[in-house]
Amino acid sequence: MTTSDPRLTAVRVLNRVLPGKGDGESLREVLRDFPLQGADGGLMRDICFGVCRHLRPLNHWLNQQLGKPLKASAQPVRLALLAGLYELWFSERPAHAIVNAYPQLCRKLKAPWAAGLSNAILRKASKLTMDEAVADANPNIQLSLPDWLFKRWQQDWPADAEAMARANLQTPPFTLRVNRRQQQRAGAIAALGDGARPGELSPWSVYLSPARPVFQLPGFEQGALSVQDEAAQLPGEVLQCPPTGRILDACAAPGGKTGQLCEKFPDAELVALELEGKRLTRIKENLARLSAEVTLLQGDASNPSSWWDGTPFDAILLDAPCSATGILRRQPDVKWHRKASDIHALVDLQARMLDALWPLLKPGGMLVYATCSVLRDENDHQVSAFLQRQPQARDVTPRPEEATMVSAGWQLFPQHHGPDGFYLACLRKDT
Ligand SMILES: C[S@@+](CC[C@H](N)C(=O)[O-])C[C@H]1O[C@@H](n2cnc3c(N)ncnc32)[C@H](O)[C@@H]1O
Repeated sequence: MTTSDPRLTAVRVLNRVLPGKGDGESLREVLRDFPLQGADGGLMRDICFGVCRHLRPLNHWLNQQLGKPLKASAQPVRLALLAGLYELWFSERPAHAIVNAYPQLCRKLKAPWAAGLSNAILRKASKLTMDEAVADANPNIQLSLPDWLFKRWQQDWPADAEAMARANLQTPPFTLRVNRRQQQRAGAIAALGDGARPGELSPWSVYLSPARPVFQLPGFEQGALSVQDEAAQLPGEVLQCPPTGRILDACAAPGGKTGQLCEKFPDAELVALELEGKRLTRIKENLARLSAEVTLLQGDASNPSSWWDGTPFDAILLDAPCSATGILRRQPDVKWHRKASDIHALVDLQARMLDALWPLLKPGGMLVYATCSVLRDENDHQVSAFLQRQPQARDVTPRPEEATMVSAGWQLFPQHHGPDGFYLACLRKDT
């Protein structure tokens, strides 16, 4: 049943993303089923992202208040209480309006028994800040991270782990890519007006604050602008290929980087590969706006014999499936869906993809390996091991002076400069 009540919708979304039992669905995917527009849509999405982002401290304080745990069947009530806490502690909406809204929401959830509970808990919370509420909790709780992940960050980046965790509690910037086929960046910034500024790392990036709905962006429908984080623009920017060369985008959906490659190499032959048929459709939808021509293939990048026609590539972009630990501020539900045991399987898949795709690259060609991860096993450790296995491969990654030194490639962090946490390495094949 659909509703236009933003708080009720938020609870319905969260109940699929954070169910009491079993695996949750992706927040991004579930939101597609609830296309609430305008201010109501904004409130609903703010609650969904906010609860996922701050889940651990919200849960911690709520559990302390509940005399006995809520039954599993009362998960929607729990989510409503978490939503109320999030609104009180993080939104600028008046506290009395928030406190009054949730007993009514409990009734709409067919849980009138929870109206008094909601009133009591939110009234108490309205007299605190979240920092006060969880002042004596351990750092993993305060920073809203699973124990295993914060431990890994501390092992990988002892000096940066806490700053990285804090950065992931922030709302991410809204970043655009200017279509160089249609306009210069300065012109796009002028057309966007107040709140638009250039990024420092990608020459076609523009930060826009506050964010705007895409249909309000000048030229969006005609493909003049695309939404893409600045770090995610870098693999396409550093990839080198002769103008009429053959390029493989090996893990292409939803097609953000495919579109960028079309803009950068309009005369090249571009092949976009994706494992999942449903996600291949997303690439088609996204490329239609850019009027881009690309050969789309469904197949497994780690098994080229099932889809490769035998013609080698001048350049390969491998934007590998990864833990997504660099983009938790954009996809905060990933913190709760990802498990420590997933990482080993991802590292193994990435290594198999690198080994399988390398023979498809012409001598002198370039393979760019990229992830939106901040875990070293997926990134510089992965590439260093590959360089050991492949004596014909050279690390030719450009690194700005201020880049963090790693054993291979270039690691970006969400707490630096504005872009997401990201990794890339440019690998040249000896002639
Ligand atoms: C990080 S995303 C790619 C994002 C994309 N490059 C962009 O910029 O929009 C990784 C993609 O790899 C796909 N994938 C996962 N395993 C794959 C495989 N074995 N072969 C090809 N694609 C795969 C996933 O379905 C996902 O769409």
